[in-house]
Amino acid sequence: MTDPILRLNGVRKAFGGLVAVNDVSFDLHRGEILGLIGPNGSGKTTTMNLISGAFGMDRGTITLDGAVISGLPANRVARKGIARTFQLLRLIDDMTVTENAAVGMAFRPGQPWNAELVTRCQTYLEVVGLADKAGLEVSKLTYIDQKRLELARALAMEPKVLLLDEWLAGLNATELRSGIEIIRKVRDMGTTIIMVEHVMSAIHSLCDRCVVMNAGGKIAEGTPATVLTDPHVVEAYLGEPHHA
Ligand SMILES: Nc1ncnc2c1ncn2[C@@H]1O[C@H](COP(=O)(O)OP(=O)(O)OP(=O)(O)O)[C@@H](O)[C@H]1O
Repeated sequence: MTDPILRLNGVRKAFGGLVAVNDVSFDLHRGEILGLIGPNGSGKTTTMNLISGAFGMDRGTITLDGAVISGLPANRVARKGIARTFQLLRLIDDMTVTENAAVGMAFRPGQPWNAELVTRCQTYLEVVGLADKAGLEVSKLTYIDQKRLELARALAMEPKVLLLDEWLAGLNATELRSGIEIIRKVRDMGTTIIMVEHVMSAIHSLCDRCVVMNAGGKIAEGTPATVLTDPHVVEAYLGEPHHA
């Protein structure tokens, strides 16, 4: 097997007395979709924040393609090839769809606002199904279209690793099917993905592997079919004692 594209080794983050992420280690393999799942408050979003450099960690290391990225600020991590979407969408309402898609790129040193950048954004707007709305103001978009745009903005950074934080949350059944197809397409284009998700049908149909967290720790790792029938995982989701 090739070296992992991303490796978390003994990662820990506490907020005061609360250990949100406790000695978590896992590998992300090139080209896979990894589901990061677990009950509410188990540390998934914090783990994503540690990977993206939004938070500094207390202990452990994270490497991207063998190079240590932990300790770098978020903008440097992004430049090294990790892009993300946010649970609460971060779009600029009075700018157009294209301008929003370009925002992550346009503020990079040495990146002019030019035709190449606009073309690149157009490519990713097509991937997410928004190409025909490129000139619209964001405030005119429906919720699903805003989600599509948030993804296009991350894709325009042409990341090696894409972090999706509950990107499918709040979609109706039709939108969910379309959202799943978009994620599959992004993976098929060569992007490796970690997705935090509560929508189990999406986990089953998209994820090659899952890492399951509970109370800050990793409690299971494996295929969706394996981990979702693991009694410890079922217990963690139900919050009931395990009698095996
Ligand atoms: N900035 C912060 N300051 C203090 N505590 C925090 C902070 N961020 C997260 N926490 C706490 O850390 C724990 C893990 O939170 P986190 O958001 O990572 O969980 P999660 O698994 O993503 O949950 P959810 O599925 O509800 O989004 C929770 O107890 C949360 O209250």
